[in-house]
Amino acid sequence: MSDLPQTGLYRLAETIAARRGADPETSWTARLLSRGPEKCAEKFGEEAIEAIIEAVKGDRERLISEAADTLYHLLVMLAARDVTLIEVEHELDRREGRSGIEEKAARK
Ligand SMILES: N=c1c2ncn([C@@H]3O[C@H](COP(=O)(O)OP(=O)(O)OP(=O)(O)O)[C@@H](O)[C@H]3O)c2ncn1[C@@H]1O[C@H](COP(=O)(O)O)[C@@H](O)[C@H]1O
Repeated sequence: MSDLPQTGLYRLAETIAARRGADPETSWTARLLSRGPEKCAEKFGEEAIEAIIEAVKGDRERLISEAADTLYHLLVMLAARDVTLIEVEHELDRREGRSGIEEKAARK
């Protein structure tokens, strides 16, 4: 049992990590990873655009489905560059409590 938080997103990230080197004939994740980080990034971009389209249209069910595709492909893209979900979460933790308005003002 891993000591990572046991949310669905972490379980998915662990499944994706475990698919490295799996058979691309039987695993979609292995197939994507075998095609390299650029392909994974391209696929993430496509899925994000599909989610954007559903958000603009306002179809809730389609948006939920495309958001799930987008999150999956985001995790694959991160795995392709050896970035873990916990590292992204640490970055979010670092930002916690600091408003985006305040952060933007500090950049000027
Ligand atoms: N969450 C997902 C997930 N979301 C989407 N996809 C796949 O992502 C693929 C891309 O979808 P597209 O709409 O782009 O389909 P496409 O056939 O490529 O379309 P075109 O680009 O050809 O138009 C589809 O084949 C989906 O099945 C996913 N494949 C896997 N997972 C998770 O990953 C786990 C491991 O999967 P495998 O690596 O396949 O064992 C699974 O148990 C799931 O939990």
